[in-house]
Amino acid sequence: MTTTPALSPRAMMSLLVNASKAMDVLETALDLGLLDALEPGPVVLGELADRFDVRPLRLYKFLDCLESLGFVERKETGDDITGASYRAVPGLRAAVLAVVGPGSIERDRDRYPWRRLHGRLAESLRGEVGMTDDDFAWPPKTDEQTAAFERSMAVGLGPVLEVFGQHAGRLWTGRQRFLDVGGGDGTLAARVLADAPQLRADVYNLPAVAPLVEQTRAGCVDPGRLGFVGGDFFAEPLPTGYDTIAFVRVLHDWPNEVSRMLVEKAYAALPPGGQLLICEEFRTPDRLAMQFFWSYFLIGVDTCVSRLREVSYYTGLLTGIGFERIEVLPGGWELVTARKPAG
Ligand SMILES: C[S@@+](CC[C@H](N)C(=O)[O-])C[C@H]1O[C@@H](n2cnc3c(N)ncnc32)[C@H](O)[C@@H]1O
Repeated sequence: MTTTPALSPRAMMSLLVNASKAMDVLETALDLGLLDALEPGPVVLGELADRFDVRPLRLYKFLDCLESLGFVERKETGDDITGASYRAVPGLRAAVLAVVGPGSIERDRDRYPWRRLHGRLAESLRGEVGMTDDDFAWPPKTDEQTAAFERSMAVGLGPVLEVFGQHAGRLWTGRQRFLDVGGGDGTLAARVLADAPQLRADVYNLPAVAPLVEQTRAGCVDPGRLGFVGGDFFAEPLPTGYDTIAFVRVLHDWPNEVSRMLVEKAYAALPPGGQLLICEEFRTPDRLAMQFFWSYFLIGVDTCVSRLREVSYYTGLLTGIGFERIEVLPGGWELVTARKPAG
């Protein structure tokens, strides 16, 4: 299937201003079952109209909406529109379901008070308007904020769980103790334990997060192997005794000098031959699009950087600090692995 060429700015603006209508089309296509029919395609319009008991000419216009979004490809060989054939781009149904169905990241993000900035972005850019600590504090200040934020993070952990699972064999063979720095509510650590029966994992996080990790322990495959170490990575060195340390969606929250400081602390804490793992959404057009909510919302938050970096930034940083055997493992999100020299 050919990929749709990038739209002109004018055409893109027309789609954006009609975004809520586009969502209406997509949700309807999902609910009717049209996406199930279109994705394996090609399927001709007359047959679709019969199958879904809709009027062909109306369906033609409906499918034009999907085509304008780049979501279906159409072949029309003659004047009879009922002979036009359609096929949806691969993954469309799953993508629509991910956004409008249960567990939607977008719906979770919509709970944040982004409306405080809406229509007032110019003032926000000048620093006259922004989130108060009650709206959104970074790092979270109250127990409620902590719980809400960590829950939000766990909702978007899918690509991380996937890439850690995909490479479990090579990550954990011969490893005994894993420290997940800024490891949220422990969802990743718990998942890793399911893949590595010999491993013990600790989440290192601000003390306020302890009760959330405790809840995760309860549902963990082997609660005895999941622990929590309360601490503040600004105030102290990272704890020692772990042969693997991970930063997952932690470094991108901070400016370069802070992320360097954290990676240096990990280097100091690891034993010779120890393994460092970095996973976050390294910058690509797709991931920047997925990050749109945070890019917008965090305009009003000075304490959080939210910086999608290219993977080459991290490979360069790791080399500079002295790590070796730096690899970028493939996945929905890539996983960077590196070793502290054994000698
Ligand atoms: C963006 S979240 C990522 C959570 C988790 N790794 C994930 O990907 O779902 C950043 C994490 O860093 C933790 N954190 C922030 N400041 C910290 C600090 N000073 N010391 C330790 N952890 C901190 C937060 O509590 C949070 O769990």
